[in-house]
Amino acid sequence: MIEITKNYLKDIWPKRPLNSHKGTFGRVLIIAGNKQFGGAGILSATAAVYSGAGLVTLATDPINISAVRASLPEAMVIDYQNHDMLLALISNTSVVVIGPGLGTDETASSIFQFTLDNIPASTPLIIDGSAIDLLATKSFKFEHQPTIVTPHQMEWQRLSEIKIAEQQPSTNQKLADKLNLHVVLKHPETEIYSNQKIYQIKAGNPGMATGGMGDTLTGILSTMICQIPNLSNALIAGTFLHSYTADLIYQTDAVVIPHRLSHALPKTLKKLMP
Ligand SMILES: NC(=O)C1=CN([C@@H]2O[C@H](COP(=O)(O)OP(=O)(O)OC[C@H]3O[C@@H](n4cnc5c(N)ncnc54)[C@H](OP(=O)(O)O)[C@@H]3O)[C@@H](O)[C@H]2O)[C@@H](O)CC1
Ligand SMILES: Nc1ncnc2c1ncn2[C@@H]1O[C@H](COP(=O)(O)OP(=O)(O)O)[C@@H](O)[C@H]1O
Ligand SMILES: [Mg+2]
Repeated sequence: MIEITKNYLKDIWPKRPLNSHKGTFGRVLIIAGNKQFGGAGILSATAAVYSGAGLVTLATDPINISAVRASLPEAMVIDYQNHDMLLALISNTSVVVIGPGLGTDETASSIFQFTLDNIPASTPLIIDGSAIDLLATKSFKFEHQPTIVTPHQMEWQRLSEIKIAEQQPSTNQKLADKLNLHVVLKHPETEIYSNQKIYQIKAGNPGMATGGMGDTLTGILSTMICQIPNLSNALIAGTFLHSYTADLIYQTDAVVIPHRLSHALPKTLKKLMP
């Protein structure tokens, strides 16, 4: 297990070259947020914008659209059931996130299948939240590469069928390899299983135990994937940035509020980036 501290990442952080424009920093598509869990999509998109993605689009239930415009005007937003628009976006994005607050009903299943059917080969796909539960039902034809899953322990139990008490690194590693997945297994000191290696994030705190914290991580990971060419490094950097920013907030605040974590990202990144 490789322990990840600030020092490990010092040469990995993305740079913002002078000769650049928004396209340089990646197009992120986030498919998230049903009628009940609209906040999850907004939190994920907020984290993508504030961690520095060039262009962020949220595909969500139409009921959420005006809230997205009001709380995150930097993001573009579409109805996730508009197949033509979704297809156009999926075909021309640097990374796709699917699942935060998506739900597991028929609408969610059909959007998940549509995404799996249409995502171009080699576009990174991050599967989180409800979409992990959909994947765990094993009713989807699934062979996309590269795919990243970001489960908490119960979601990993549902997907891997390894009980929480038995989720040991060697067991997790075997399953990650078998399923051909990069796994960000979230808990205190989150572990990342990627390309036959295991990394452990030496940051994070109990102030993070609040709804929406994992949704926020997906947005940060999507940005890092756009900007750091090596996928394992992108996952390590994004997960560390999330927990490290939370640690800075926890020095003064007892609870780390997810959207506040996102708002703190530009300053944390400025400190960490070369
Ligand atoms: N604002 C919004 O819109 C928000 C929307 N959200 C969206 O909601 C959807 C459902 O996601 P979910 O994570 O809330 O529910 P689920 O997958 O059933 O897991 C909970 C069960 O697992 C258990 N458990 C065991 N270990 C655990 C662990 N380490 N971490 C966490 N749980 C653990 C836990 O045990 P218990 O708490 O009962 O002890 C409980 O039985 C998903 O799409 C998500 O994106 C949320 O992000 C919130 C904000
Ligand atoms: N006690 C804790 N210590 C450190 N990190 C924590 C703790 N509790 C939760 N987290 C972090 O918060 C996030 C929770 O993710 P998740 O359960 O998916 O949240 P949600 O689905 O509500 O957005 C993960 O990144 C996890 O590592
Ligand atoms: Mg979650």
